[in-house]
Amino acid sequence: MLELHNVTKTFGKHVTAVADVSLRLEPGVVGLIGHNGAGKTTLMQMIATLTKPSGGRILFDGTDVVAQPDAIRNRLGYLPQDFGVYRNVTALEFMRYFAALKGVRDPARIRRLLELVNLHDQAHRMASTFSGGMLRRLGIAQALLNDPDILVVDEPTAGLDPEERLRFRNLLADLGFNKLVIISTHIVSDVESIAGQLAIMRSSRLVACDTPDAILGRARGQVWSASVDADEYEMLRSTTHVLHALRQGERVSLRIAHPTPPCAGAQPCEPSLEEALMAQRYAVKEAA
Ligand SMILES: Nc1ncnc2c1ncn2[C@@H]1O[C@H](COP(=O)(O)OP(=O)(O)OP(=O)(O)O)[C@@H](O)[C@H]1O
Repeated sequence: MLELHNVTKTFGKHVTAVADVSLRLEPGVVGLIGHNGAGKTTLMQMIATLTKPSGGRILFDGTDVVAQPDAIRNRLGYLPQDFGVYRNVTALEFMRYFAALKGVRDPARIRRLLELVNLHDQAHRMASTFSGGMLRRLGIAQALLNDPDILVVDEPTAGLDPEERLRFRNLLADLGFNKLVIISTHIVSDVESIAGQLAIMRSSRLVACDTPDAILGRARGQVWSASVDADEYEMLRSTTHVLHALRQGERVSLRIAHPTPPCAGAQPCEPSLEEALMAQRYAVKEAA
């Protein structure tokens, strides 16, 4: 459905924001994970045709979207990181405004979308009184007006409280049943329970694209738990990659990424997705 072939984006002579990224994505939820500055926003902006690649090709259902941006624009919804709502309007007025801009004439669609994002009871409330989570949900409703096949959402849960985060995550998971939903985040837990595929970016490059299970599978046998005293902890800190340390009286309970048992008594343990990604990162660094 969406194919990226060797996509690169440079800014000036010295900044390569995205380097040689190739990806093939089908409907479902895709988590685009990477630290700040890894290149996620730039990649999403190229998919949304807001900026052109410096090299490579992006194909949507076989059509080159750089040459023919309308091929994807009509079928794409985009919620940028810094999405702002005109706050002196009600939710309904806001939706009507964007419906008019997008040529959507069916008032029932606006009502259905406000229901979908659970804002129908707030339709006549001023957007200026909305919480961060409500604004993000209004943003999604707006992005869905044209019934897109691809929904691109940049850092959707930034600034949301845990309950809003969960509600927003569930909404995106539901949308992923019949659309391609690409969610960028630097918080693994935002996508680990809903993404069928994870694309991992590091320093402008795509370093992995796989199912969460495959990523976890590769990290098995690389993550260890151990309980050590303070001296041993100091030693392990300098010789291994400590993922987590919890002081418990005189002892320190550790989780460590290491290819072999890092100390006497270390037990292999089931990695979390975040630990699996960290273990992979350290393994790559050490191989380099
Ligand atoms: N218009 C621009 N001009 C110059 N450099 C840019 C521009 N846009 C992005 N960059 C640089 O490209 C790199 C990737 O930025 P990008 O915003 O795509 O990363 P990101 O993974 O989305 O990070 P964040 O989560 O912080 O937004 C960064 O080094 C950034 O400073």
